[in-house]
Parts: sequence; structure tokens; C-alpha cells
Amino acid sequence: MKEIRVGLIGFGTVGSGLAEVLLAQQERLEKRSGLRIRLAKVADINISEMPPQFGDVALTNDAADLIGDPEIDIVVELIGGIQPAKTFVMNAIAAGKHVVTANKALLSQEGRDIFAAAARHGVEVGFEASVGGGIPVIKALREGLVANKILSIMGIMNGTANYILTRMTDEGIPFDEVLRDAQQQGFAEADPTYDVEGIDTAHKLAILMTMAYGMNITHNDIATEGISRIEPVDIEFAREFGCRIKLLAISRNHGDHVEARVHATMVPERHLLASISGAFNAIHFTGDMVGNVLLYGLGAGKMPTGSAVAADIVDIARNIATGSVGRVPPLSYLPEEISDRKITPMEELSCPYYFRISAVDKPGVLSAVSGILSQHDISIESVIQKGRKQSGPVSIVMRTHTALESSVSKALAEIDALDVVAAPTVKIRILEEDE
Ligand SMILES: NC(=O)C1=CN([C@@H]2O[C@H](COP(=O)(O)OP(=O)(O)OC[C@H]3O[C@@H](n4cnc5c(N)ncnc54)[C@H](OP(=O)(O)O)[C@@H]3O)[C@@H](O)[C@H]2O)C=CC1
Ligand SMILES: N[C@@H](CC=O)C(=O)O
Ligand code: NA
Repeated sequence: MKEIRVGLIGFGTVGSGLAEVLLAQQERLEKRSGLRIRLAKVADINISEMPPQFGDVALTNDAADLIGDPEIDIVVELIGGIQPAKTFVMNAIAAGKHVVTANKALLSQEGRDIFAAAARHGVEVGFEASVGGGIPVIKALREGLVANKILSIMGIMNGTANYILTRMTDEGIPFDEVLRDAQQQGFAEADPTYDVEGIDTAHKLAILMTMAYGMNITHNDIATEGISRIEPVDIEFAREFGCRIKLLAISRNHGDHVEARVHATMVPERHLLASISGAFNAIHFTGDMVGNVLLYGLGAGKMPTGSAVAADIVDIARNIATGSVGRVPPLSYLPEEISDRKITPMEELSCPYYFRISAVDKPGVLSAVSGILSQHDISIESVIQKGRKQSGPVSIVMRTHTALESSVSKALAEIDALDVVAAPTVKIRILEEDE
């Protein structure tokens, strides 16, 4: 049986998960591929000894030693971050090795260089684990939906943020405590700001948009807000409005321009995405031929992500064995067909909004606020003002009808400048039930 040798850089959460998947599924993979896929070498800066079940796997602390090893066919990068990950990936490609990575930060920022180098050197780059963890979303988009114009992408793409919001909503656990728990479970990024500020979701949306629309885009082109300003009180008010708060990635293809945004969103309880809990992700595509497709599964964690990395390794191993390397373009479109597209300015977005205004409880405040909103053509659907306080600000909560983002920004700047307003207004966009 032909053997394909894998070299793994980074034996952390996902790296050790991959090693366990390859060991546990060795026979199954042989039956399915006719190949022996062997983890031959691991490079990790801090590990001095491999766990006993991986006793026959060589260990080094120097990634260069693994990349330069002529025995290795596929180099798997699982250290995360931009550098030295990019150097390792580029050196592996230059050495004629195929590469698999779960590193969405790297691909969304440096993907152009990496895919161009891979094409020049005739090697493959697998990145299934970079979006949706264990969910086969990359393969579904690239191969299953190849006969569709993709009209929209919408989803929950960060397990940590969804885990935090779910436990805050269902169990009332404070933000910091749930974040620590997500870190202990290995869901969070090395810098968890990426998870809670929406940056990781923007990395993933950029990768999907490149593949869906054949466009050049990095996460820097995506309007991004996170969940760090969401307080338990917002979760309570969302419940009163019949919604749950989710961190959504939203992109719509308008032909000559495309929408791309990541932000906390109030999702009506009857919407499919409202029921996605914990570290689960759900990614919804609309294709012009197929209609709606929803992919659901664990978006983070050792074994699900290890399973996605293993799937890429098997794909590449099969291509090596059958002499069909490069059969499927990694980004779905031929490289020369990937072009620049205009991104819709955020100011042109229209949707209903939730505002939580912290104001001193004095007569006339509500009319001052409504006056400003009406001057900017923003009409209020409902208002909640709870209790009266002797001192300190109270929350005035409003749900608006559909309003233009640029008008909302101007109105909130005026509202926040009022003497009676004590803190910047919290704004959350609301998804409509049929979106
Ligand atoms: N965790 C998850 O659920 C998911 C993670 N990903 C992505 O997978 C990648 C890996 O994440 P994860 O496994 O969680 O990260 P971890 O931090 O758990 O693992 C990274 C490992 O790489 C080691 N390392 C760091 N620098 C080097 C180096 N220069 N040479 C060799 N080894 C090095 C680290 O050592 P040390 O700890 O000492 O720094 C650590 O053991 C990231 O790109 C992440 O975004 C994708 C999907 C899901
Ligand atoms: N930190 C990420 C890991 C997977 O991509 C997440 O929480 O989703
Ligand atoms: Na995936």
C-alpha cells in the first residue's frame, strides 16, 4: 500500500486532535483511500516528548527541519498567526510540499501570495478547517455548489462568541466567566479579542466570499463589530422583543457590488439561526439554482477541527496517488478569474435597529430623543422604559422600523451629545424574520 507521510507543525488543540483522528481512523482511511496516511513527524516549540500512543512519530522543535525533510509529502501548519506561519507555509510550498492549514487569519490576509505560490509550484493547499471547524463548508461551496451563482452567505461562524452569547442568555453567566471556559475548552483563538470583536468571523467571511463570488477581499474590507459591548440587559430586552442576540456574518451579492459585514444581531426566535447554540456554527448559502442550503455542526474544538484537517490530507493524498494534483482550483474559481469587486458602503445599509440609550430620568428626555430620530427619518416601532430611579441613568430602549445606517449614525451622534445622555448608546441591528 502506498504511504503518504504527513509532517505537522504545532501540536496544540487542533494538532493533537489531528494526530488522534489519524490514529483512530487509520484502518477506515486505508479502506476509503487505498493509502496508508502516516503522521511521520511533529514540530512544536515546547514539546519534549510525544504522548505514548504516538511513540513512532518523530519529534523536533524546529519547523525548518520538518519542512526540509525529503520524506514528508504534506506539511500541516497548525500554529496560528501570521508569522512565522506564513514563512513556514511559503517554504513548504517552495520545497514542493502540499500544505494543509486551519489558519483563517493567515489565509484571509496573505491568501493571495500563498495560493499564487502553490499554483507556481504545482502543489495543493487545503484549508477546510479554516471555516466552520468540522463542518465541510469549503468543500460544499467549492464542489457541491459549483453550478450556482451564490446570492448570499449568512451565518454564525465563531464558536467562542456563540458559546458566550448562549451561556449568557440561557444561564445568565457573566461574559468573562464564559470566555474563560471557552478558552479552557480550546475553542478560543490565542488572542480571544479575535473571537469577541468579530475579527475571526470576518477572516472566515472573507475566505467564503473569495470562493463564492470569485473576488479579491481581505477581512479589512469587511465592516466588523463584535459582542464585547453586549450586556445582560440587552439580552433581556432582546427576549422581550422575541429575539436572541447572535454574532452574524452577512454578505449579499448585488451584482455590481457586494455587502459584507459582521456584527451582533437580534435574530427573531423563529429564525433558524436563533436556535444555534454553544460552540455550534451554521452557515447558510443561497444559490441561484439550488436555493437555500444550511450547513450546521461544531465550529471549534479539537476533534471536529482535527477531522476537517484530516479530510484535506486524504483529498491531497488521493490526488497524489492518482496523479490529479490541481484538479480542483482551491478557491473554486480559476486564479485569473478572481477580480476586484465593489463593497457596498455600510452607510447604505437599511434594517430595523435596537437602541439602548442611558439617560438621566428627567421629563422631556424621551421627546428630545424622539425629536432627533424623527428629524433623521427614523420611525420608532416600540419603546420600553423600565422603572424610575432617584439618581443615575435609566435605560430607554427602542426598536425602530427599517432605517438607513447613515441616518442612524447621525441621529445617535446627536443623541449621545445631549446633556442628559450618560453613556454612548448601544445599537444592535435586527434581522427580519424572512431574511
Ligand atoms: N482551536 C480551534 O477550535 C480551532 C482552531 N483553528 C485554527 O487552528 C490553528 C491552531 O489553533 P489551536 O490548535 O487552537 O492553537 P494552539 O495554541 O492550541 O496550538 C498551537 C501550537 O503550536 C505551537 N507553536 C507555536 N509556534 C510554533 C512554532 N514556531 N513552531 C512550532 N510550534 C509552534 C504552540 O506552542 P505554544 O503553546 O508553546 O506556543 C502550540 O502547541 C489556528 O490557526 C487556529 O485559528 C481553526 C479552527 C478551530
Ligand atoms: N476561535 C474559533 C476557532 C475556530 O475557528 C472559534 O471560536 O470559532
Ligand atoms: Na470546515
